[in-house]
Amino acid sequence: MLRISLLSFHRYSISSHFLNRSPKSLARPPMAVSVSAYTTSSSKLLFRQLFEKESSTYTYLLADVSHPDKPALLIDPVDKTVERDLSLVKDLGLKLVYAMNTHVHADHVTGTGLLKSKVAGVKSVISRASKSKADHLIEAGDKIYFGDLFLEVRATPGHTLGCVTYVTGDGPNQPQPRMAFTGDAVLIRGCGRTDFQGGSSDQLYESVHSQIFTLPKDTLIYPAHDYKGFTVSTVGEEMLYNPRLTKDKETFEDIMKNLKLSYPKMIDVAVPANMVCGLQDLSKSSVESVST
Ligand SMILES: N[C@@H](CCC(=O)N[C@@H](CSS)C(=O)NCC(=O)O)C(=O)O
Ligand SMILES: [Fe+2]
Repeated sequence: MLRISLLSFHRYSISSHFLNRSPKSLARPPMAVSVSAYTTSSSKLLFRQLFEKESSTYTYLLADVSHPDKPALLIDPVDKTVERDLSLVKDLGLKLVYAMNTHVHADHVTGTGLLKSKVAGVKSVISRASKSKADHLIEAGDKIYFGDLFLEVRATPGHTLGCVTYVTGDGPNQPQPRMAFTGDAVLIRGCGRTDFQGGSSDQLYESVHSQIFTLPKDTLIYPAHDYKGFTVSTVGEEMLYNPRLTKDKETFEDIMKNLKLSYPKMIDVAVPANMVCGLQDLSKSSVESVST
């Protein structure tokens, strides 16, 4: 069950709308109500796509710049580019509140731990299903608020067991078209491999078709990697042109079995580090909340 009590004195919140979870978390939580004191009728998303070239990883910066605090979050930060990302956050006058991962990466060390050590108050976020340590362990249906904007969590396992896709909110003052941060579930004209970390091509196919390809066709797709020079796609475009995911499931599974990709160079270092936020020796006291 998602614990929200530790967030009670923060203005940024994660809530759940699942009926089988704590009634306290059914609605937008109390601290989110306190945010409404600052609510404007036109929340404005600031968005930046950043690239780390050694691992071909995209990091995304999002902020609500209509909010007086300009609360911001980073999705899939890389340890090597933390200084660049923080300098951008500073230049833009943002307050970084969340450092989030779509999954336990195998090809690079996440920047979440470093960000936590450099900026007071930053909370790390990853899925509970990843079995990793972080301040907030999120599940399908959770909403991650930053100011008046939010990301909705969709479970998209298959590349790894704990993969999630973060989708911008649907509702008044939320950005249109919607944006889906798919991690390695959907890459532009491709998808994440399924040959390690609890990967399953059957599960990936189901995840993409039920959780991503059901979004409005103009939803923008922002993946965690690109190896071909692409930056953005849409749900409609991938439903038409993705050379793997447009096939039937059997053909897809066959394609995935025969990718013949080499093992990621960093995997033996990256996975153990990423299971603890990118900090190998993360002390117990620096983990505020590891819900079970
Ligand atoms: N050569 C790189 C690893 C490349 C790789 O395996 N990428 C992953 C995403 S990172 S876990 C992947 O799923 N690729 C799918 C594809 O079709 O390329 C390295 O050594 O790090
Ligand atoms: Fe990955």
